[in-house]
Amino acid sequence: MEPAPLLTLRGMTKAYGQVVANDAIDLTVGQNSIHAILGENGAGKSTLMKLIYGVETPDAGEVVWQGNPVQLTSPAEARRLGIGMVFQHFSLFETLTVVENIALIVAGPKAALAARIRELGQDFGLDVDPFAHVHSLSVGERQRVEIIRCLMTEPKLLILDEPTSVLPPQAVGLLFDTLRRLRDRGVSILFISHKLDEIQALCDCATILRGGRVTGRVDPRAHDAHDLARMMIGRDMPPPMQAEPHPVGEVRLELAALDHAPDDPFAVGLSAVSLRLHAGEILGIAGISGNGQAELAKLLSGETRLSAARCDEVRLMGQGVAHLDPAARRALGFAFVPEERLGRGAVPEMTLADNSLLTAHPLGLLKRGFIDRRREAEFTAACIRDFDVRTSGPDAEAGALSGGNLQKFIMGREISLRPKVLFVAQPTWGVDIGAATAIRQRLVQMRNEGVAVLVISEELEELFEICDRIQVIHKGHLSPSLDARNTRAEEIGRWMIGAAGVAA
Ligand SMILES: Nc1ncnc2c1ncn2[C@@H]1O[C@H](COP(=O)(O)OP(=O)(O)OP(=O)(O)O)[C@@H](O)[C@H]1O
Repeated sequence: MEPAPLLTLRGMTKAYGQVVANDAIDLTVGQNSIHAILGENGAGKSTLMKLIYGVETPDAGEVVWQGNPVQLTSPAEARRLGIGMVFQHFSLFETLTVVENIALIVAGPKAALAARIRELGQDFGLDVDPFAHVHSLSVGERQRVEIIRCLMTEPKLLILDEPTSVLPPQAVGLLFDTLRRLRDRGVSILFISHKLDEIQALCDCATILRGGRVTGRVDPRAHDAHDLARMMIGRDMPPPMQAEPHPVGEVRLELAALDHAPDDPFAVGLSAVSLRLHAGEILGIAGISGNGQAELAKLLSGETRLSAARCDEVRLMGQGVAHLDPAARRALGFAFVPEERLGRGAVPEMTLADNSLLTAHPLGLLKRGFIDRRREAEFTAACIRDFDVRTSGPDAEAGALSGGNLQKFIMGREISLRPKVLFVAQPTWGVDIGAATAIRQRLVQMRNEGVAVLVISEELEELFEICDRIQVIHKGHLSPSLDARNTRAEEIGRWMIGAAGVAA
């Protein structure tokens, strides 16, 4: 006799106001299976996972767990049954250490927990210091903590919402080994990803969602990425646009032998970081997360400031700005998209319109100190339209958007500022393939129009697609500039792990 499926959902339905995020969804997850949930931004993937993990309650539908009808009324109940989830937006307390965060949901003395964290880290390639403070960790490292925390509750079903979007290529391989090992030990996995090649490499089953409904159930190994993309977005994919060689203009951003020792003992110091970014080019910063990207981003944005005496270590438009705050840098024509979209890129409790105001107010959204609501709404509506943000409109709260749609909105807002220098960290993190292609094309278009674009990304393919030059950050050092068209991925990979500089 076939073993009963681990989990069966029938007719799961969940609406938020007018939006039916999940519309009568049926889903069966087998034992020892890695099951992909595919769909474009806003298709309803995260909502479905929240229903399974008991974060949200369905309006209708039944859940059968290991042959028994159950009600998933809370995450604690889901965990008790053996369901664990790693969120797309992390749920760690920043002021606590890794082990303190884990102690919040896993019982036991701290020393034992720390030992277990190290052990799981080694077993599954999820290295992290149990005593590091979470605020000092990169997004990639935080994700490792979330996965370890989940594994410590010994789940039978592990839900991973876009787990690879923040991992460097080497770590993706390790994570997949981890997941296969878990499957072989009897854990099934629900895996949300926008990366079709990953789904084909890892998953034995895929359920495709569009507009809150199931539009297909396939074995992803039997279809090519093109097929899957069509099922997902309902049309053919546009081809990627290569950045053709292009004349560059004056230097717009310059870092001159920048040294920085952060106060935080867990943050990565930068040493002798130099780069020059010209008008009309895209420079990419590659590297494994946690090698100084976060510190570099803060020094660029003005969140970290240096003394006036050191102002020339960061130069924008020919002017020393290392001592200036973010607003003063923006006033010179600098715009940026931080890697953390909730909290840094947008305020979740505020409407999209008010989030526009945060950085776009110089575009005439204020009149004599008062908000010009009409222009604010127009600007926001234009971002929504031009960047294909799926939302009810400018009055929607930022926190109610799906992850990818919020990212599209923030990208759109910053691009609409028509900056002279645009700095973007992880431009397509969590964005579906159709929209990711559109965002990359937009960046190339800006470069062609003479904007100086700096991109930090952990996705090498993305950097190769759009960049003119690439520099690699490793342990706070930046490699020399490498020509993206004449450098092989392996060479970048050697710089990423610190093995290239020696020979050079
Ligand atoms: N708390 C909420 N309040 C209002 N609407 C919501 C809420 N959560 C989700 N939605 C809406 O439900 C729909 C489905 O969102 P969901 O986050 O499930 O999509 P997704 O497939 O996970 O997208 P992404 O790939 O961008 O993460 C979207 O239209 C979204 O705006």
